[in-house]
Amino acid sequence: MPATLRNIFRVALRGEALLTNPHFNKGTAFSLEERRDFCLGGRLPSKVATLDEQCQRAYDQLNSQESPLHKNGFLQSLKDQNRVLYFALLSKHLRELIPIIYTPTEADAIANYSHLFRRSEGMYLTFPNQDSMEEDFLEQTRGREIDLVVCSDAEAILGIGDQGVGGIGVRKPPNVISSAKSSIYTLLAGVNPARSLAVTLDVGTDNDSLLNDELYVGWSNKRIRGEEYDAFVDKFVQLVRKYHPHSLLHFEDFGTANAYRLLEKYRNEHAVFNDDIQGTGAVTLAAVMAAIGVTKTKLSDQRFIIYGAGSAGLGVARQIRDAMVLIDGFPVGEANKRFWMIDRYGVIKESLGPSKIRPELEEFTRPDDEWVNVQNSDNQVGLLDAVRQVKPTVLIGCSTHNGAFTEDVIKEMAKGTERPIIFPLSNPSRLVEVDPKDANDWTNGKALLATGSPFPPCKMPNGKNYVIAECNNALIYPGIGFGAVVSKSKTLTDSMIIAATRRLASLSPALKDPDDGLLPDFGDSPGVNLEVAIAVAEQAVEEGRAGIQCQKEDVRRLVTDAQWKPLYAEYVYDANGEKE
Ligand SMILES: NC(=O)c1ccc[n+]([C@@H]2O[C@H](COP(=O)([O-])OP(=O)(O)OC[C@H]3O[C@@H](n4cnc5c(N)ncnc54)[C@H](O)[C@@H]3O)[C@@H](O)[C@H]2O)c1
Ligand SMILES: O=C(O)C[C@H](O)C(=O)O
Ligand SMILES: [Mg+2]
Repeated sequence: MPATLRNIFRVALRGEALLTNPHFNKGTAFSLEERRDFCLGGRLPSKVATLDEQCQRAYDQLNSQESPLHKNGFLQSLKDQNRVLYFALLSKHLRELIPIIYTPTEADAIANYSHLFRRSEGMYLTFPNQDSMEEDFLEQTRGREIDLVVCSDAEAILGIGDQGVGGIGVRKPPNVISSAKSSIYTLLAGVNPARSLAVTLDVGTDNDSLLNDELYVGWSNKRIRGEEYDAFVDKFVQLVRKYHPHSLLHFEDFGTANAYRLLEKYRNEHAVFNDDIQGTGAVTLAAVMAAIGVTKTKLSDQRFIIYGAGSAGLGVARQIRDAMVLIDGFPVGEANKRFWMIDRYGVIKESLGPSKIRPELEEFTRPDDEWVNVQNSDNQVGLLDAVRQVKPTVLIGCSTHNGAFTEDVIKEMAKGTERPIIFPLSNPSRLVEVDPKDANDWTNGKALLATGSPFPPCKMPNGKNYVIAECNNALIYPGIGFGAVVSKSKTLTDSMIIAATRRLASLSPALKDPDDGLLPDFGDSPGVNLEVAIAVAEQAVEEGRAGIQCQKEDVRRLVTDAQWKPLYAEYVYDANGEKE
């Protein structure tokens, strides 16, 4: 695909084939020479437009769309026509358009935009077709160098659950979550879109409304689990390793149990990354570090209640715990005791037993004798009782339970700590545990807040605006992935992720002004992710994981030079040139 630094590009497509290939199409921006050499003469109106003019026209058209969902559909169609224009437009209006192509609108696109399937994007690997998996994989990737593979089995899409291949015939194609995450890699970190691959692993769905819909475009079958599932995923992972050994393999929105197992299984043999576990852990740790900078306390001084002990909740707990050990020199056992995890059965405590406590949660399981005075008849301890007893300094929501942080909960928390740190992280916006405006009002502006989806600023009692930091893994995962890709890192280590987190935390606006947002604004996210990528690649070089030969001092230039930018290259016809 055309890239900034390769101004001249040899292309083997002509005429209609060129105009209908989104990687090469420039529409009205083809120069007169190109129109002549590529048989485009009669196919375009006469004026040669600049990319800026095309952006302006596309932006005007976008604004005539009435709702975020319609805008999302318009942008998808632009992406299908002209990738450079799509990314150029997004880059120009980043703050405004990220929520349209990504959280929160993307969730609504998956859930609501049924029956409008138009065009597929990326790769679908379906369980019953596994015998031809290698052939299917090579069909789309032969001759291509792939840096990044984003895959999902769509069992736990954001907070909206099992979406099969991604909602019924969604207008945004069913690869929606992997392709949205891939687009963010390009937009915010500079991954070349022609070198990334979005994959849906279709192992069926347990969502009855999908199974009962005859227009469902995925494999209409109950989800495959157990050994058959593992063998299918393994077949795919081994193909990635065989044909693209230096790629980063990103797992998105897998069900919790699979998410943890797969990460542990593959993390020592390939550069794999689970965004919901590691990306969320990293961005949340950065936000916590910024918040304790405001309260002038240490990580190990905090008491954490984490509400929702799935992929994200446990990822957050582990990441913060590891930082406590690394930064404050706290023993692991002591650090674990700073966490109270809550899930559907209340506080995770010993007597819940193995049927309700997944093995990964064991290290954070609380003793029963803590709760003798508070548990209810079901042997469960709810959030309000837990807050009353624990007096948490930090409350994090990853539960998908909208409204769980009630006024009572928030006010109770504010009794026990001067500046409650409250992060309702569930996405999309409609699932947030508390509207940050309410949390701000109920604590008289004392709460330090961050959310997973974008929210407008709140009014502080002094009349100032308080910016609600968007604690979404997109502030860090594109940089983590790109750093691993540029350094050709063989694996992605915990220390590389900590390096990313520290770099992000160092960019917090609250470091300069404690009343400012805890994390950088998403409008600044390309610069932020560049810094993150540099930190990750530097760490990879330093600890000998990098597959490239370079000095740490050279990393900044290498990463910057490797960034793909949405600009048109000049085309020269060559029958042996690029076709895809
Ligand atoms: N801000 C971010 O960057 C970010 C990143 C990842 C996930 N998330 C959000 O966090 C939420 C969880 O995602 P996940 O990937 O961990 O999903 P998950 O399915 O792995 O975990 C959700 C957990 O919440 C529990 N839960 C559900 N209802 C509950 C209730 N009423 N009370 C207590 N616990 C309850 C479930 O049992 C499960 O353990 C989603 O809304 C997702 O969008 C946000
Ligand atoms: O997709 C997002 O916005 C963040 C996260 O990966 C999620 O699952 O909610
Ligand atoms: Mg996710």
